[in-house]
Amino acid sequence: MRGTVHEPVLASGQATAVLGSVKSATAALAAAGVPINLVVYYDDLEASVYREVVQLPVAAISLDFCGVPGAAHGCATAALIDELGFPKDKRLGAGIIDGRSIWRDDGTASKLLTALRAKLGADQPISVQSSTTLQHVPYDVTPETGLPADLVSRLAFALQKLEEMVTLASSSGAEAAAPLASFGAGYGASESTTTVPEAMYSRSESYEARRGKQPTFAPFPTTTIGSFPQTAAIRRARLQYKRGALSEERYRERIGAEIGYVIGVQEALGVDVLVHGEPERSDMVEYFGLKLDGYAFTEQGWVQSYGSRYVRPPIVAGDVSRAAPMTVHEYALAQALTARPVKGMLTGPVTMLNWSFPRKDIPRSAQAFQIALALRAEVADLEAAGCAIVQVDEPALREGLPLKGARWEAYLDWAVRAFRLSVAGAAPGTQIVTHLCYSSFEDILPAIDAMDADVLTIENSRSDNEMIRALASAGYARDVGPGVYDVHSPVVPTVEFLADKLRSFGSTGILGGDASRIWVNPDCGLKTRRWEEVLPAMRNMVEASRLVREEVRAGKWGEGVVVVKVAGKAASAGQGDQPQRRLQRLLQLRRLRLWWMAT
Ligand SMILES: CN1c2c(nc(N)[nH]c2=O)NC[C@@H]1CNc1ccc(C(=O)N[C@@H](CCC(=O)N[C@@H](CCC(=O)N[C@@H](CCC(=O)O)C(=O)O)C(=O)O)C(=O)O)cc1
Ligand SMILES: N[C@@H](CCS)C(=O)O
Repeated sequence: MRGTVHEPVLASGQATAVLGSVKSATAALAAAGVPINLVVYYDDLEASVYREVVQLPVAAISLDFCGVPGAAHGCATAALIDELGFPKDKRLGAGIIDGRSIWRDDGTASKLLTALRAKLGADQPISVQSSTTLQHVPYDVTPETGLPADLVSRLAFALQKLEEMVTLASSSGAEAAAPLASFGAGYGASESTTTVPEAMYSRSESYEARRGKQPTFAPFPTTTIGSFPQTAAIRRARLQYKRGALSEERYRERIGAEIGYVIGVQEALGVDVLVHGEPERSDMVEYFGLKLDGYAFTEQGWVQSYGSRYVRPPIVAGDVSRAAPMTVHEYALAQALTARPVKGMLTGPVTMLNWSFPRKDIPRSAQAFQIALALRAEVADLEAAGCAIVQVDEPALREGLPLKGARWEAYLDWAVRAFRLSVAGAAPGTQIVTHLCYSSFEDILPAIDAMDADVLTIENSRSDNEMIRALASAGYARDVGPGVYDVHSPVVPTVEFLADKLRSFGSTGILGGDASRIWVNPDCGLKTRRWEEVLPAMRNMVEASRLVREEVRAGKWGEGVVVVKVAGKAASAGQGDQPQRRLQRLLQLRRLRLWWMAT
């Protein structure tokens, strides 16, 4: 029997805290006679950790030689081996084929292999392998007939990477290490737009000065994070459109009808700041990639995301720029249907990059700045179309942090600058909202503040207000929108539950209890739910906001205690049956819409 033990934690800043456990675990396995391949990836090892790791009682050690695609770090493994050597009694798993990039090896792998063989000697057992698991890249590039041939020739998905490994492993010595294909010429050859004047990273007025010029609302204003259910009918219409079975005109009509429905729903529920619902977006990243020059798309390049979901990350294949407005049509359509403000809805530059396949030939920061400049133009066009509130989502900002804490500062520096570059051109009166989720953020609060957004909406419902408390203790002084219910669950939250949630914000001390600056919204991801769940949940959310708003007006909120217990229905006198009637009307409206979509 033999075993493989994956310990990417050894490449993180926490290695010393776990080394003791890794030592005892590998010793126990060795005592049981199990030869172990210890696999470490996602970054290189610190020298002190490397010295310990090579002494572990394992048969093989597999290391990442590639680092993070497009990042200047993570590739020090070859230098470590060069300096400190590698034990003769162990096999080296040489992760020289980049498991996270979709690009064909440009000759680097064969050079590394040649250098390793020269350094360690012909009798050193070496396995040629990918630097990480191959789950990060799509399966096969062969079906991608829609991509330009010169791009395809530079791509390597999982199957092609296996071929590269076999080719490299079967080559003997330096003479057989022929480069495979170059990334340099054509795609991604140009220098990027990194020389942006410093003034473009800052709004023209400070947060304090511009706040008074922005829209204001009653206590606990209600909104959502952007998407509404992506129904089977919407996806079917998009598929028909893609296959040519539905004309562009008809497809646009259907998307328009969906936007109309979404606006009608929010109006009927009494939401304060509306969204158009994002029905035209298959995905928040893919959609913008499709609209931007410099991006390319696969037909079949699906990768797993967060365990049970699938996404098709677009490919940054050249310099990114905006060919035409990307969201203004849908925004204007929605805004024309209502007197209430509709939020412009954009995916931020850092998330665009972190959820795309980036180039390897220029730094990630440069790619993010290019995307930011494209988004900046979009913000200006939204403003010109009358949009007063623009949300720029950055759910992947935290996720992109390097494993090692020592690398955080450099990453956050360009990430925050990219975000600021995308929004800083907005007029002082335009309210910039950002949305962060899928993580805890306590450890990057200064960076969040430095983003200089006017409103921060943040995933909160599953964390028992931890994030709100952290923001309050840090003296965070901008408007916040903590998610009030978990959209990942089909459970419809009751008015009572939601009202208690709002009341509980009082005890956190956030914004000194100024409820007009605390937004009421669900966590993100309504696109993954069904209307049957969303309608009653939203109705209850708006009702809870009204209820606690009244308590605030009566001076009962902010005392840090649960003020009123609501039994069953909403407690506002004389209005108890209204929400029920509204819901019935909405369900009727929905039946009508389904009939329309089906015809
Ligand atoms: C927020 N998250 C996201 C991440 N990355 C992104 N790029 N985008 C994100 O939103 N990373 C972290 C999280 C992960 N969370 C999610 C949540 C939900 C989804 C999701 O809904 N995925 C869908 C697929 C979405 C999609 O693009 N669908 C297409 C159509 C799909 C398709 O190709 N269909 C076939 C035929 C289908 C048929 O009916 O016959 C075809 O075209 O041939 C669309 O809407 O047009 C999923 O199903 O998992 C993802 C990440
Ligand atoms: N606007 C997006 C944000 C996802 S993090 C949505 O609501 O789905």
